[in-house]
Amino acid sequence: MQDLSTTPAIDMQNITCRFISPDGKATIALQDFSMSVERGEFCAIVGPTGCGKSTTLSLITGLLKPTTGRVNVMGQPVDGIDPRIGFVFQNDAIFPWRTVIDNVAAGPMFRGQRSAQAKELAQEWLRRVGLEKFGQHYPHQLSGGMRKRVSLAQTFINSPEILLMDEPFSALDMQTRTVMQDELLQLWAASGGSVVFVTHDLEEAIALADKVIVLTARPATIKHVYDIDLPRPRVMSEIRYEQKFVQYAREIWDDLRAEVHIG
Ligand SMILES: Nc1ncnc2c1ncn2[C@@H]1O[C@H](COP(=O)(O)OP(=O)(O)OP(=O)(O)O)[C@@H](O)[C@H]1O
Repeated sequence: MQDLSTTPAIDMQNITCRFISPDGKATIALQDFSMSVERGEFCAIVGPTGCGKSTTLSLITGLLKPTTGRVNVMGQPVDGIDPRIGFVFQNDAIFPWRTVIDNVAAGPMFRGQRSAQAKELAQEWLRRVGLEKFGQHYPHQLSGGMRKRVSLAQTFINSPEILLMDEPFSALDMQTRTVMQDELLQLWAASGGSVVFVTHDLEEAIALADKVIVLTARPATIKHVYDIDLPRPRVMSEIRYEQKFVQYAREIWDDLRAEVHIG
């Protein structure tokens, strides 16, 4: 019998994903696409614009079904929305009309926790992301970096076993971005969950991940998987200057550049 505790967190095998537009035109986003993510692994996906990175995340969430192939999450076929999966996207999924604490408490309350308990837990998460004094603020009163912290608290409060991130920091300025990357790594290290992180920024991918997956131009398939053997804990502002980091960046960019030019 299959041991579910040791199966990969995500296992996608022989996926094809084809979209048919209203005028009947077919777009093949993914073809012969197979990848897996181990439990506790931080996996980054890079590839040319429009190749199928977000489509890959949609397949893992179950929002999209593959045309052929199979997607397993924790050893089981994906079947509808899975509460073990959390998301952080480029645009914050926070309600503008709710206070920060009510935004963070929303997940536990949705799952049936009593308001007082959910708010206590939310306050603890606000403390962890450095926003303990901002619970009664509204999102429009916060900076972009602070709103991103709310998004992280809102997601991690649900203890996701898998975290899907689609260019979560791309709208932030460089300094805020570096701070948020460090915070993400700390939260992830404490959570023990798996992450799939889509980004256009190759250096961000290398600095954060255990494994960088390079996709080909559309229809996307896996071009190469790079294991990133850099020590942890990592400090984002320092890791970029390490010799090994520079070597990875050069090698992977050579691979990616060819696809970007095809795209
Ligand atoms: N629902 C849909 N219907 C039709 N075509 C779609 C749909 N979703 C995605 N596509 C097409 O599939 C291809 C892959 O899209 P996807 O958003 O996955 O790419 P991406 O790599 O995330 O892009 P980007 O780098 O620009 O964020 C694109 O050509 C896109 O137009």
